[in-house]
Amino acid sequence: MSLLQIERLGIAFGGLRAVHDVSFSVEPGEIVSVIGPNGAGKTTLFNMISGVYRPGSGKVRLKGEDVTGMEPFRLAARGMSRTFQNLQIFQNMTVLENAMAGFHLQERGPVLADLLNLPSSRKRIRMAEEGARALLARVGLERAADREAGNLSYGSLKRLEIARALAMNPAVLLLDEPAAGCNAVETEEIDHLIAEVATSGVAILLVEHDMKMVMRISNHVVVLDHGEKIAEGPPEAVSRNPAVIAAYLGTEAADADR
Ligand SMILES: Nc1ncnc2c1ncn2[C@@H]1O[C@H](COP(=O)(O)OP(=O)(O)OP(=O)(O)O)[C@@H](O)[C@H]1O
Repeated sequence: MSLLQIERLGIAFGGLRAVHDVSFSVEPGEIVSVIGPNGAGKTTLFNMISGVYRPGSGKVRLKGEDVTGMEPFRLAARGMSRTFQNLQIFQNMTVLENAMAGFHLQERGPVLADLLNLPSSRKRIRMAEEGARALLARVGLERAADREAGNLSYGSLKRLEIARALAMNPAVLLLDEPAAGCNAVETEEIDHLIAEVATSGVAILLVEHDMKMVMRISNHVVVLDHGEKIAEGPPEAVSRNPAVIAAYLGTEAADADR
């Protein structure tokens, strides 16, 4: 049994088969990347796995349990967290408060206790703060804890988002373009962070356009084109695969024609 198992997943929008019959699996500590030309179906696949879209067909299994179409917060409680391509950071809050928000998502807390500032609530807040500070240290942001998140560099914001997703102590972490918009140094920092998280046993599934990053950090690559899986395997093998080369060259040729 795999930790995350994607079985024949598919969805259509109107007549368009955005994703069709895609299967693969992710094991603990493994980094699996989904790549493919623009419009290949990567984001749609991600949204089905993370419960944003309900699949038209197929199954998503997490630790053997059927979680197909389950809402994101229920998935998070079962061990699957995700980040978003467009950062979902509260810009006016501090870095620490943003990280703490990840812990508050974890518990559907007794709101009344919080309103009345009961000792139980103060204890939960203290524990969330301790946990958040530990996570900030893990992602290299401990010294930025009291800064307003809106003032952080883009690379730091990306790491903050990963920290917040880690607050749920996930078994599987889904990263949507973790290096998008980052410069080379920031990308390298994110590389290291992702590798460290995987080493701790978390299964990582990512969608990323930065091919160099994908080739550097992935154990396994899944290639989509026109919604279908056209190849999968270790990075070097995939990069030499004629069908993959043709899919990418096809896109370049289409771009050149425009
Ligand atoms: N909500 C939607 N309604 C209708 N069509 C959609 C919707 N979401 C995606 N599509 C279509 O499904 C196909 C796959 O899109 P998707 O965004 O998943 O591709 P992608 O591989 O993530 O692309 P990119 O690399 O450009 O982000 C595209 O043809 C897209 O236009």
